[in-house]
Parts: sequence; C-alpha cells; structure tokens
Amino acid sequence: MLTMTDVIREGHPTLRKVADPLILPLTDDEKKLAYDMLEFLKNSQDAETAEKYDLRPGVGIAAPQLNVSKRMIAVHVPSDLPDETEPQFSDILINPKIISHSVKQTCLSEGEGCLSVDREVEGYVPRNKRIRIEYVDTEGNRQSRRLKDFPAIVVQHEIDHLNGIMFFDRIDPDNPMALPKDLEVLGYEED
Ligand SMILES: COc1ccccc1NC(=O)N[C@H](C(=O)N(CC(=O)NO)CC1CCCC1)C(C)(C)C
Ligand SMILES: [Zn+2]
Repeated sequence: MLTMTDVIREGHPTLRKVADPLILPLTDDEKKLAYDMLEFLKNSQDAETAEKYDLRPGVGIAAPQLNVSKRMIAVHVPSDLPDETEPQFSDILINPKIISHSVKQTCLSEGEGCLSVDREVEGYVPRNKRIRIEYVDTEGNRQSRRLKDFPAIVVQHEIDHLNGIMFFDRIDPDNPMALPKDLEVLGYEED
C-alpha cells in the first residue's frame, strides 16, 4: 500500500514536469498504480488506517506525486452530508481534460494545501466554479462529467499537477487575499 513516504515533496523536479499521456490499454503496472492511488485516498479517510500509517486526509492525488510523470489522477471526495456514506465523486481519471468551464470562479475560504507541500501557504486559489471534464477510466471507457464546487476544485488541483503547476502558483503574490471579481468563496454560505 502507498504511504506518505511514497509522496514526493516540493522541490522534487518531477512536480514541475508536464506529465506524459498514457497509452491504452494500461500496462499491469499502470493499472496497479491507479488502484493503489485510489486505495491510498480511501485509507487516508479511514480513521484507524490513517492513524496507523500517519496518512494525511487525502481527497485527490496525481501520479507525478508518486514520481510517475504520467497523466493519471485519483479522486475520492467524501459527501459533505453527515449521514451520507457515498462519496460525492470517486474515480481514477486517465488523460483527463477540462473541456469547458464556467466564467464564474470559486476558491476555498481556507485556501489550499497539498500532499506534496509540508508548509502552510496563505492565500486564495481562484479556480473555475464549474467544469466539464473528459477522461478514460481504467477499463478504457471514455467518461464525461460535469463537476462544480469542491469536487471541481479537487480535479483542477490534480490536473494542475499533471502540468507541473502547484496551487501556490495561482495565489496573487501582491495580494494573496485578493478576491477576483466574479469569484464566489466556497465555505461561507451566501445568505
Ligand atoms: C478527507 O479529507 C477532506 C475532507 C473534506 C475536505 C477536505 C479534505 N482533505 C483535503 O483537503 N486534503 C488535502 C488534499 O488531499 N489535497 C489533495 C492534494 O494535495 N493533491 O495533490 C489538497 C486539496 C486542496 C484543494 C483540493 C485538494 C490535504 C493536502 C490537506 C491532505
Ligand atoms: Zn497537490
């Protein structure tokens, strides 16, 4: 199973590379990595396993973070409803592409972090509020999804990793707490 020791950290050159598209069908190794990535996220969200292996509570991870410069991400976003056990969005996305997106932007009120970044970085990370993505799943089937808000933020954060972009690259250095117009901060319900 993957643990935090398998995750490369800020400063490792692979995090700044543009990852290569995967050729289908996936090799057995690529398929194993895909499943390991999704299992890592599920493990990290299981209190006992997370504590036992000291895992940070992950909602998404990209292959480059495991030093594999290939266009593959895993996402496992829990539901924000208390009694709901089904995740909001959970899948392995091969060669994901943002096909279109809303003009409207959003950001997390508490900013972002990263499994590959061992420090707090202040500031809003503006992202598209709604996105339409296309990707191939591990069975080789093309998938198309429309996502918004937190699941959309997670997928955009992970696709950035496939292009060598870190979340703090998107924070305005002159005014980290600047809120671009047309941006709705996520986390505070608009009354
Ligand atoms: C179960 O955990 C949660 C439940 C509800 C809300 C949030 C979370 N967890 C997270 O946001 N987790 C972050 C995360 O996995 N990432 C992914 C990452 O680093 N990928 O490379 C960072 C997030 C910042 C915005 C989107 C993803 C870390 C960096 C804090 C571990
Ligand atoms: Zn990250």
